[in-house]
Amino acid sequence: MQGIWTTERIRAAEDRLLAVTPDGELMRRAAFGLAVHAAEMLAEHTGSVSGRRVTLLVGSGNNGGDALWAGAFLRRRNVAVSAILLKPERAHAPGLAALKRSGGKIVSLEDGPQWIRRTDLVIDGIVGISARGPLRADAAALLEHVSSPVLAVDLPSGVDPDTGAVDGPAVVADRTVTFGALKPVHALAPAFCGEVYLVDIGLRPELGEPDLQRLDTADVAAAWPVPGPDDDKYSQGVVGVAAGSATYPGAAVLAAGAAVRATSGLVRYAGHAADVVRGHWPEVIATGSVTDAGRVQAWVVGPGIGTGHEGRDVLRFVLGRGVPVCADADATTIIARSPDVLDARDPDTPLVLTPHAGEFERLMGSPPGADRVAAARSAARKYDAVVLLKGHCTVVAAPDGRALVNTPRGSWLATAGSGDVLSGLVGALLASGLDPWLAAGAAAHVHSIAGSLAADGAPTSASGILGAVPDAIRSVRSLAS
Ligand SMILES: NC(=O)C1=CN([C@@H]2O[C@H](COP(=O)(O)OP(=O)(O)OC[C@H]3O[C@@H](n4cnc5c(N)ncnc54)[C@H](O)[C@@H]3O)[C@@H](O)[C@H]2O)[C@@H](O)CC1
Ligand SMILES: Nc1ncnc2c1ncn2[C@@H]1O[C@H](COP(=O)(O)OP(=O)(O)O)[C@@H](O)[C@H]1O
Ligand SMILES: [K+]
Repeated sequence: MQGIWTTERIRAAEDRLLAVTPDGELMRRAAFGLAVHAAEMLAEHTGSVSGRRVTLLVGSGNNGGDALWAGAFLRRRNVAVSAILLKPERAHAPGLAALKRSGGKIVSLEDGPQWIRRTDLVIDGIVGISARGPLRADAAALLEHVSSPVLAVDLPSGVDPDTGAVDGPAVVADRTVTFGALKPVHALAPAFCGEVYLVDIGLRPELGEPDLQRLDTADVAAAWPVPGPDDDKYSQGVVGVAAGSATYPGAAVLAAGAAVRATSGLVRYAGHAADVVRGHWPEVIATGSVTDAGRVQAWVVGPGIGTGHEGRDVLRFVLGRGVPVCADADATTIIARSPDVLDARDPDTPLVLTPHAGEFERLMGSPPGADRVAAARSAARKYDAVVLLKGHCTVVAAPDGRALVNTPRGSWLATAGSGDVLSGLVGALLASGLDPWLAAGAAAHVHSIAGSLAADGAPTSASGILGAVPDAIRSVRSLAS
């Protein structure tokens, strides 16, 4: 697991560390790491370091201080460094002195645009973890002139450090170098952060338990069910899929197919698309109704079942079976409109809800808003369920407060039916007996890898994602071994 800490926790940890560290030492560690990355980016983009031009955008806090010190380090490698001070009177004084001593140039705000346009690399030290609100106008105006690669100090300015939300102009970085620990912005705003690198400044022992987590490949590989010598088709957990309808059989094919591809046990299907499902997946045992589906260890319910009385009855039935349930799509809408269906649920049986933003609004009465982690947590508490909030970054929260984020590699998953594939994956992992929070997180992880493998730079489809599930599992398992 990768730990992620909110800025409040980071600041408290930094205060403890600062109290036992010589003055300026932490910033120098941060800035040295930053300078190493800046030099690497110059070499990557221009073929050399010496003689190249770097422009620093310097705000009034320590984030600007990091940039100024990094500029001084880069001067030692004969880089031409210029600094644009957004508030000259409040620029970090020791950093500014160091840059001046090293031969760096201070450029006025008015002259800034022409320097930015001629530079080989921009270093964004406008604002860091103390950012409040959208970028101020003077900083935003400078960004319009950027065409070189951008290295963000700690985080891309203009993006909220704790939620990753963007409400106005913001830096779009090619690389972000952060210090001490990952912050929520790094997991929740990948399109603004670019590649994220963590520089160790000795903060880890001061941090305590993380506020948020991200699964490592190794976590997912360890969680993914692998049959042992004593396993048979039943012992690995039988998945039941109640999805699709005569009009919408596709959802059934996709959800059942994902369950087939995710683990090697047995998949049952119940619903009006039994013939179509059998036609696609001869290995699935398909029946017309959940009442005669036979025993399963987890149910996936909802995709394409409709929101009428029949869908309600199906949902009520599976919730009453005493096995984990992944309620997706129409099932979340039914729960939102008729919360009494949840009376059928034995409170001890795990429930995973997988809303997208629209379904979330139905469940909670308001959209997720800027703080998607807090939103998922409150829904998890309200429904006493694991809530997987879909979107570019998928957030998974448990009723006990645990939360994880899946950071995608691109947006290829945004294709019709992709969510049906995800619910099949979640169901398969629930049936294998995995903790429901981990099951949802591991499913989202493999789903997004399958999406990028299937797309490989060009549009894909839900069927494409489904087809790439085995490769995604294989890649997770091989990377972790
Ligand atoms: N405290 C420490 O021990 C360390 C801090 N470090 C750096 O220090 C940063 C935090 O520094 P600070 O707490 O001084 O604050 P920041 O540098 O994050 O920003 C605060 C300043 O930015 C201005 N500001 C706030 N919101 C703005 C907006 N939306 N647009 C434009 N300007 C805005 C404020 O007026 C304030 O002066 C970290 O992000 C990191 O880069 C690193 O040097 C590592 C060590
Ligand atoms: N912009 C995006 N980037 C990455 N993933 C996305 C994006 N938009 C949606 N997704 C993912 O695609 C899937 C879409 O699911 P869903 O909204 O249920 O669609 P459908 O009902 O068509 O299957 C979810 O896993 C979601 O997290
Ligand atoms: K920054």
